[in-house]
Amino acid sequence: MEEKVLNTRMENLGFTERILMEATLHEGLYLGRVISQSKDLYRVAMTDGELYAEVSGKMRHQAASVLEFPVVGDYVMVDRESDEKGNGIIHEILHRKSLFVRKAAGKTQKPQAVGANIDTVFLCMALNNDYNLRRLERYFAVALDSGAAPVIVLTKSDLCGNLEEKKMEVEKTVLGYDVLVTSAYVENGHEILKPYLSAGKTVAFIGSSGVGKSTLINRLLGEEAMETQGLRNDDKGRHTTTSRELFLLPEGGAVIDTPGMRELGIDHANIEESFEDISDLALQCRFHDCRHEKEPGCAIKEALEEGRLDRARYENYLKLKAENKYEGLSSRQIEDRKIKEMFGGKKEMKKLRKEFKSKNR
Ligand SMILES: Nc1nc2c(ncn2[C@@H]2O[C@H](COP(=O)(O)OP(=O)(O)OP(=O)(O)O)[C@@H](O)[C@H]2O)c(=O)[nH]1
Ligand SMILES: [Zn+2]
Repeated sequence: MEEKVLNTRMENLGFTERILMEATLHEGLYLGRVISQSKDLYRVAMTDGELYAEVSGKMRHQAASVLEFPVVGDYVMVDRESDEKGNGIIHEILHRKSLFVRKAAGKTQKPQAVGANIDTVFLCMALNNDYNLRRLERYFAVALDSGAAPVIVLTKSDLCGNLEEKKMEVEKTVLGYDVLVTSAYVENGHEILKPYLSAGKTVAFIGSSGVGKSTLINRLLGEEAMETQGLRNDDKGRHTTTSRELFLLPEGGAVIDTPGMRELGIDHANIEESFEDISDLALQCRFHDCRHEKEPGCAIKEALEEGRLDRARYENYLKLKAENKYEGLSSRQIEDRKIKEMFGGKKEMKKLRKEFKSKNR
């Protein structure tokens, strides 16, 4: 009986055979999974409980980028002999199956990893005024680039009159990927997500604020689990996520819900892949360097004219491509870059300033 419980927890944490195998390469260390992070301190779930841990000095010094530090969802190898502060020490991050990266808010604008080893990412969009195919295309591109499989979840179907029409539009936008429709006001509306949730699998929810992600997650967790899994009831009577960001579901599987997952930037999106129809068309243009403007034999122009390619979709594609040129830059830096493109760089500016000064002496 004991052993069964242990196995279920291991499975639930996603300790699959592949992970266990890789873990054996690090003798003397214990396998764990990062379930939350605050600054330099990681909360790690082990087979027999949880502990707090910091990264080893070696990892800290050798990391060439922030992406080489642990992130929620990572499998890590931990030395349980605590350091002087009573924390374990993370020595290794096991090979990541997938990694979500977003551009950070704030001054540095360094990329920031928000979740690792996610199998399925639920791209949530509400069927009321949140509904926006162009935004969905963005999320879809980010998801594809992470290595996780995107599944579109259209929420609040109770607020939508032309459900079939919208569902079909979405299906056309994400050709070949699953599109689910749900509502919190339909009994067991969350059941439709269950096929993607099973022991050893990890899912994440992405989507604008207010589309109903928390509602869905809470339904999946169930009332009982909610109280024991780091969700507290604050004085407003609302369930609020505290430090924990990876939840184990009572029926198996794990859910990652981090603030960072909520508003992913587009910078690492695989635009060509999510607009495969457009890339395919471009291959049929007469000139291989066709700019799809006035060139004869342009397959894209033709498709637009014949209505085979949706103009709004094409325009969004162009917009995303243009944004990608400024990948990872803050809006301030983008402005600077644009100015530089128009007026030249620092040297030119200096020269201009000098000329201006000498003229106005
Ligand atoms: N009509 C309707 N309202 C819903 C549905 N699901 C959630 N809501 C409501 O929408 C509001 C926002 O839901 P949340 O689950 O907090 O949304 P969220 O996506 O988690 O939002 P953030 O936490 O801000 O990212 C709440 O008032 C919910 O009661 C639904 O299927 N239909
Ligand atoms: Zn062309």
